Amino acid sequence: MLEIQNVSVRYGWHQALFDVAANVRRGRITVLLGTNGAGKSTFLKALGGLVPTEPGASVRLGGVEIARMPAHRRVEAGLALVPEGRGIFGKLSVAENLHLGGFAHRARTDEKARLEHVLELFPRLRERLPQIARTMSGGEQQMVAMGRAMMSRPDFLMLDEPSLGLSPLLSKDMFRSLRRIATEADIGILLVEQNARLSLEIADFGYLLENGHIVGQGPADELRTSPDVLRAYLGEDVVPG
Ligand SMILES: Nc1ncnc2c1ncn2[C@@H]1O[C@H](COP(=O)(O)OP(=O)(O)OP(=O)(O)O)[C@@H](O)[C@H]1O
Repeated sequence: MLEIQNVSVRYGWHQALFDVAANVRRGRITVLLGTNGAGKSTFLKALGGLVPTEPGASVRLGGVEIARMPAHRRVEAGLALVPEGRGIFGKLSVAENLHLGGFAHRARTDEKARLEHVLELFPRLRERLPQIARTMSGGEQQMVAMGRAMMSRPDFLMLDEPSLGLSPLLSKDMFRSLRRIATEADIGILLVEQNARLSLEIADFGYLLENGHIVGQGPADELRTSPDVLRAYLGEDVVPG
C-alpha cells in the first residue's frame, strides 16, 4: 500500500496542494480526476520527489517513509513516474531508453528478465528496439515511457495523462495494458487523467481534486454514475430525478 497524508505544495505565493491524502493499493488502479490546474501533475511530482512538499507530509510505501527521500531513492524504494509528455530520451534508441530505466539497483540483477517482461507487455517494442525513440509514433512513445518505468521493477507506477495525444483506439489499448500491469504484475497504479470516462471504466477507485483539495472519493463504478462527476468531468447535464 502507498499511504499518502498531508501533502501540501507551494510555488512561491501560490499554494497548489492543501493537505492531500490518498491511498493506492497494489494490484489496483487508482485514478485522480480534476479540471485544468487542479494540482494533479503537482501531486505526482510531489510523490516522486520532483517538487518539495511542505513540512508534515507523509508518504509511506509498504510501511517505509519516503517523503523526505530524493527522487532517485524513491525509485529504489519502488515508486516510478511516467511524466506528462512522456519524458523519453528522443535521441536514444528504444533499447537504450529501456536500459536506462533498469538502472535502479533493485532492477539491475535481473535486467534481462525485466526486459523480457516489458516486451511481453508491449510486443511492438520488440521489433523496434534499435529505432530512435523520437521517430516513433505518439502511441509507441507512450509504450517506451511505460516500458522504461516498468524496467525499474516498481511496486507502484504513477502516470500523468498517458492518453494525451492518443487516438481513442490507442487510448483503449493503453488502458488495457495498464489493467494487465496492475493485475498480472501486482503493481499499484496511480493515474492522472483528463479522459474521465475511459479511466473510470478501468480504475478501481478514484479521487477528485479541485483547487488543490480532495473534494470526493469512492469506488470507480460509483463515481461513474455520481451526478457531481457527470457534471464536472464528463460534461453531461444531469436530469433531475
Ligand atoms: N513551476 C510552477 N510554478 C508556479 N506555479 C505552478 C508551477 N507548476 C504548476 N503551477 C501552478 O499550480 C497549479 C496546479 O498545476 P498542475 O500542473 O499541478 O495542475 P494539473 O491539475 O496537472 O493541470 P492540467 O490538467 O492543466 O495539467 C496551477 O495553478 C499551476 O499554474
